[in-house]
Amino acid sequence: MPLTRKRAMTTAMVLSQALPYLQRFVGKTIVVKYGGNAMIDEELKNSFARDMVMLKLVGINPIVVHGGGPQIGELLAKLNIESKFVNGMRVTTSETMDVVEMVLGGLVNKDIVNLINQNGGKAIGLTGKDGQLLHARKLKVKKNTPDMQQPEIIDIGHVGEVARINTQVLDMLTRSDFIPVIAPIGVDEAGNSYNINADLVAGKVAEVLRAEKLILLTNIEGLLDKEGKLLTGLSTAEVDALIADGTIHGGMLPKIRCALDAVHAGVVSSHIIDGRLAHSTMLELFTDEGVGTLISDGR
Ligand SMILES: Nc1ncnc2c1ncn2[C@@H]1O[C@H](COP(=O)(O)OP(=O)(O)O)[C@@H](O)[C@H]1O
Ligand SMILES: CC(=O)N[C@@H](CCC(=O)OP(=O)(O)O)C(=O)O
Repeated sequence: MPLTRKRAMTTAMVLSQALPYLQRFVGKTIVVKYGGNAMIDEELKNSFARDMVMLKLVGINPIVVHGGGPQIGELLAKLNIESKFVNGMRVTTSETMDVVEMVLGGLVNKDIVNLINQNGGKAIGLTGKDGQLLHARKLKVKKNTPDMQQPEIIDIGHVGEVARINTQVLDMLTRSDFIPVIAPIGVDEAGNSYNINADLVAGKVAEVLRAEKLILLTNIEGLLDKEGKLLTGLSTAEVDALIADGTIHGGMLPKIRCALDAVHAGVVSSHIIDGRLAHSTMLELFTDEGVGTLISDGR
């Protein structure tokens, strides 16, 4: 069916709007964190994969870091293992770690790799063990106690934080036409595996690569204020105030922290956007309006 004149004009305008952004982002690295809550159905996952293929094709370097919390939870439930969280981090016993590695490094990682490849891209799946990409150390979790001078440290098992990133393999892939797809599993000097929150990994990858953008795809429109209205752009000082008054809580806390750390460390901007919206990465990158919440250092 031919385009109507009105529809043709709108389409042409949107396509043409992309030009300055394409010019600005070509040759740059964009780290995209794809959260497990945004992997809702095949169509949505497919639209994400198409976006990554298109970015690479036009000369932008997407690096995908994925989560998979709900998917880990599903397999644990089938195995009759309870999911427990402390400060948003999964309590990870040796048994749970095996499941985490199976789901993140296996099922979820290969699903995304496959979808990118099906859409004409060349994806390479990596865990932090491949090419010794993610060096981890055990995460020390502080329990909130009345005496905050001496917070109690609690052991939540094989949960890690990023100690160091070996960018060699990423540099190699970025120079080629491969799209790296990273599962957030780290390893220490002794070869032990660690389960790392995917937001933390994406933030650190963006920092070490001095990425142009860190895009966090989640299951909400972006950062919301007390009345539930979307905050489209805010500075680091404004974020601090929202944390202090409790507007930002739960799973949004680590997300905001790594978005802030990334911009402090030189990433030009961090974005929290709605992964439930098809092609939200493209809308963020290539339209004047953008989508979701922008966090930058300078505003
Ligand atoms: N101020 C806020 N604005 C938006 N979401 C918030 C806010 N405070 C807490 N949240 C919660 O944070 C959640 C996103 O974090 P999380 O569930 O960990 O996402 P993901 O699984 O994508 O990493 C939202 O669904 C929402 O329930
Ligand atoms: C330590 C820790 O909590 N790790 C996460 C890793 C996956 C993740 O971060 O997934 P989402 O981004 O989909 O939430 C977990 O086990 O669920």
